[in-house]
Amino acid sequence: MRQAQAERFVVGITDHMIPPPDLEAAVLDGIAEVDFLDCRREEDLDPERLARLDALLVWSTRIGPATVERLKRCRIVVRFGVGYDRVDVAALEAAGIPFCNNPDYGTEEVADHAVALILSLQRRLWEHDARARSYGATWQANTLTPLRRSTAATVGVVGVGRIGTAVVNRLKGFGHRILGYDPQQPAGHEKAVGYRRVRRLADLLADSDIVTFHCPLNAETRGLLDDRMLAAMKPGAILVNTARGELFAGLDPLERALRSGHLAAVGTDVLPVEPPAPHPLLDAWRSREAWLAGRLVVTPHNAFHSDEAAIEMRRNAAETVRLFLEDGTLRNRIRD
Ligand SMILES: NC(=O)c1ccc[n+]([C@@H]2O[C@H](COP(=O)([O-])OP(=O)(O)OC[C@H]3O[C@@H](n4cnc5c(N)ncnc54)[C@H](O)[C@@H]3O)[C@@H](O)[C@H]2O)c1
Ligand SMILES: O=C(O)[C@H](O)COP(=O)(O)O
Repeated sequence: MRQAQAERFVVGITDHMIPPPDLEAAVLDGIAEVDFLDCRREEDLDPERLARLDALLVWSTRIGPATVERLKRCRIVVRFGVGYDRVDVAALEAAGIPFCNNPDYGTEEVADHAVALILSLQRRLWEHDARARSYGATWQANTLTPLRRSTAATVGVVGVGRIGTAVVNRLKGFGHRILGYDPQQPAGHEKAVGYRRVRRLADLLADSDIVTFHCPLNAETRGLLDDRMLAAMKPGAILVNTARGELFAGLDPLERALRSGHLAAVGTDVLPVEPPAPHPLLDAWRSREAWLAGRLVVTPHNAFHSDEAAIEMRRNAAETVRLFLEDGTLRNRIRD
């Protein structure tokens, strides 16, 4: 009986940050077999293999209407990550397939990463490391550029959800004045978490020395950071983005804001195109052009990563599938 049940379901995994998918297979053991599709490009997904899946776990592969149509018997799609901007949730809904994300695996890691970017740019660690490397008689004098005390800085948090809240909790210890903009959080959230609520994003931008982004990428936030928004930021401000690269309206506005000196520095874990396409800003960063020295820090979309978070991510996502296949429980469902 047990064996018969074991062969009942087939769970596909599009691709993976850490193959082989043995952890997922262990979580699903006794209920489903795992079919590792090992495919990052949506157009390369094999229609025949898609057609026999009862459930699909997704990492980086885009899931658009053509794929949804090929999920002939699939009953649930689950994303390993938090952000689901590459999944067409509306198309899944129209096909009657529920979609769930995985919100509780790397919150602390991303918050640490954002705060690490904030502190390193505020203390100009990268710039001073470069200067100190060329030490001579003026070794310390070289690094005595003006720095502002943390307690003097106002930090604006855009999106005060799980990660934004974890960032606020960390920043409180540094004595910053903290502003938050999140139109979807209920009244009183600011009091419970400990930030000052701002009703208009423009007001937060105008009043913050440091702005850190933790909102999802959606129709409202795509391309949010254009020339106009960047101009609305305080002159000499620091911008940090650990959310999504497509919040930037491309890299041109960012380059203009950095070249003009309007923005002091940018720290980002995400880029509009990943892996990055050639761009003059990234060329200047890679070749360490003097005007940009220490003012642009880029990490390769690894803010979420720790060994612990990777295991949680994989286990939680597979458990979401298991729960559903076992008794129809839907956890972390996202609706369009
Ligand atoms: N770099 C990484 O490794 C990494 C890892 C995990 C998540 N992320 C990104 O971080 C985002 C946030 O993650 P989370 O776990 O905090 O999600 P969350 O859903 O808990 O919080 C997002 C918050 O943003 C708010 N929001 C929605 N639209 C907004 C808008 N237009 N302006 C301001 N706020 C808005 C929501 O109300 C919510 O409170 C994810 O959507 C994902 O894109 C990145
Ligand atoms: O949203 C997330 O959980 C992380 O950013 C990792 O997912 P990604 O593949 O969408 O970047």
